[in-house]
Amino acid sequence: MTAPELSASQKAHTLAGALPWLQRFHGKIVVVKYGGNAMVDDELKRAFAEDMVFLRTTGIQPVVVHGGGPQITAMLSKLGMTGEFRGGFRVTTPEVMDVVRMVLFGQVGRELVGLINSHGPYAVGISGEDAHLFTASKREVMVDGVLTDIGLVGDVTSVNPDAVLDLVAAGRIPVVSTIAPDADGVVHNINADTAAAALAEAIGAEKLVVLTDVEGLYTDWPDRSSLTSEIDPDALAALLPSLDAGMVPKMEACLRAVLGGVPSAHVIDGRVPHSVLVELFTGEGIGTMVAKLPVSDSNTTVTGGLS
Ligand SMILES: Nc1ncnc2c1ncn2[C@@H]1O[C@H](COP(=O)(O)OP(=O)(O)O)[C@@H](O)[C@H]1O
Ligand SMILES: CC(=O)N[C@@H](CCC(=O)OP(=O)(O)O)C(=O)O
Repeated sequence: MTAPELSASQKAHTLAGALPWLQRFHGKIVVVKYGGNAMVDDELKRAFAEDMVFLRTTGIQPVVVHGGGPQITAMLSKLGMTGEFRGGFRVTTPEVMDVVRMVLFGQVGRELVGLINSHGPYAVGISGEDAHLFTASKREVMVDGVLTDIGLVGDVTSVNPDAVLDLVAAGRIPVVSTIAPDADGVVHNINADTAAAALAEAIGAEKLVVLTDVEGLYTDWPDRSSLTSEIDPDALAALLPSLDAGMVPKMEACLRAVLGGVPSAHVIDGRVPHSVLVELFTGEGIGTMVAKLPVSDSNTTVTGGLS
């Protein structure tokens, strides 16, 4: 279905309506996590790249953290290897780790860098291995209430903010692949939601926006009437143990970012073209916002004179 054509004056009205949000976010860093499941087709990926360049051009500083779970799974199966998830995280043997690294940095990241750079010399790909961006430590995950070893899966234990901030200061758009060495240099697989949250916190982002393939958080999945538009950290912490699969790292990440000082974290439907622009520049809240409530968020109140 194609969107109805807008008249010139409707287009101008839309642009004018974005002014308060443009003022509010000018000069601020927005970390956008682009999940592999939201990279549905080429058109959507192109629209995503356009949105990042749009933000950059309006003086907002986007930092992209990309996923690539389905792409890794596809490559593993091409290579005749099996992939298994436990507690929302991929079981990562050393052989699987090689594929994760190759697909995230060499394939998914490269494609996004290329799409963004079709608009100008903006995107620079970087992984947690570069300039000490991330240091990881092995993490175990809860599977049926039991802490379980799932191999080379890490959590981000330290971030070198300058590795990304130097690029931002140079007018670039960092595109971050989420693999990271531990203190001994052993590379670990980091869930992209987890890494995006650690980065957003460390670089003082104004927002974390997580693009996925669902409308937002359902508090009683899969009951479609349980979609929640906003939730505070206490309520989310209480809900976390009941969450399923991919939502576990995602909501854990939103909680971590907000508790770490990021004013708001949003889970939005990346299958909707230009969903990042809807989230940032319109008063129509989409998806689920995690924030200490009540909050003066982009989608609630905007007062004049903010820089
Ligand atoms: N409570 C929930 N609310 C929303 N989605 C949920 C929930 N529980 C499980 N899911 C599933 O989580 C998926 C998103 O996680 P994931 O597949 O890991 O996405 P991504 O690749 O974007 O990180 C959704 O498509 C949905 O099927
Ligand atoms: C440990 C772990 O599970 N790592 C993820 C990294 C990629 C990722 O997170 O991709 P999405 O955002 O598309 O899910 C994986 O191997 O799939």
